[in-house]
Amino acid sequence: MATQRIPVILVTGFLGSGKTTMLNHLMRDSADTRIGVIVNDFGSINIDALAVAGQVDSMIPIENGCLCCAADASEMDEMLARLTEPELRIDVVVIEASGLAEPQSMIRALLSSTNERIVYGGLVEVVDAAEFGDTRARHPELDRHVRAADLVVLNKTDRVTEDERDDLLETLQEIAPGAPVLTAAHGRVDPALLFDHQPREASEERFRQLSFADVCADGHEHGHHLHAAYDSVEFTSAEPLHPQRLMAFLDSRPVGLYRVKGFLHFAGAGSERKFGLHAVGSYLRFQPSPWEPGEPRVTQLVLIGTGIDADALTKRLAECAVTATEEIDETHMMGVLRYVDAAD
Ligand SMILES: Nc1nc2c(ncn2[C@@H]2O[C@H](COP(=O)(O)OP(=O)(O)OP(=O)(O)O)[C@@H](O)[C@H]2O)c(=O)[nH]1
Repeated sequence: MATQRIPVILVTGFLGSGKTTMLNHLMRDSADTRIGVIVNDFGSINIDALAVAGQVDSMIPIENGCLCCAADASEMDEMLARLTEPELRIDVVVIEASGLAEPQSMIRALLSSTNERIVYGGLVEVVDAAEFGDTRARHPELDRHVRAADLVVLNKTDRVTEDERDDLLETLQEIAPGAPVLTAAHGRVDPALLFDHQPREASEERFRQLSFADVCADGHEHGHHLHAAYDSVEFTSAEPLHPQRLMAFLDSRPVGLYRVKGFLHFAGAGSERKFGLHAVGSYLRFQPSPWEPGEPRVTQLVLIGTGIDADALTKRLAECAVTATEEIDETHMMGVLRYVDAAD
């Protein structure tokens, strides 16, 4: 029955723009709404799935790569079928696409889904206010992504001045005249703007459904994806890392290394906590959190960039492991702690 359909919202946005942050916020702020999440991450260590795990009703991480590369919609259909089982009583499904995904092909896959329990709920494009100019210069495709969006979230406004923010709003209006743009810091978007709880019958009307023609008119071709030009390297180490050597690595990361994310296991004073790492362009942040009981203390990183030398990066990271004779104390952690937010 059409009125019972579950809206499926796509969240896209360039690497590190704040999609996971927004999703975590939405889940925290929507206690009475059951949100099903599909995370489509880049690289087989599913960092985003780990970051949001525990806060969702049902989680089906997509291992190994990009939803938009699926030869047909069957893989997504299968996941949607599992998430929309009536007994799960999911109110809304959110698909967080990899930062490198092409929104048009994801919309097309959703619209061609044979699942009668779902309805396409719109595309939310998250834009990084601080990096937008640079990213756009390097990736003109971003304009197309912004135009495809039902809602643009101009995130990280805390990192720009009011004037810069106003200029960005103007630029976004030039790119996509009339597009609704929300400004946000730390992904704090009112969940009510994205989905309604009950009754679904009423809320459904508010979701705009793109037509197939809209989507196909774009002329998207496989192989021209944003991520075709990117490489990703995964690094895992059971040996704890020396915090100063890791900082030296991060301070001198190659220009093409656009994004580093994951979890770190430091030696010595830092070993009691797990340090989440997010680096985007020149931006760097660590987010400490307790290790779960029984959680293996390992470092897991994904590095994404253009023209990066995987062997050289892996070698340099391996050299960050602490040696048997080294003693690590609090002072060695100071470089890391400078990049931890006060709230953490
Ligand atoms: N200052 C600031 N930092 C933010 C904001 N939103 C997110 N961040 C930080 O930016 C980094 C990247 O955020 P994520 O939510 O992981 O971004 P993402 O789009 O999911 O990243 P990918 O999965 O790589 O595409 C993290 O360190 C966040 O804490 C914001 O509004 N302001």
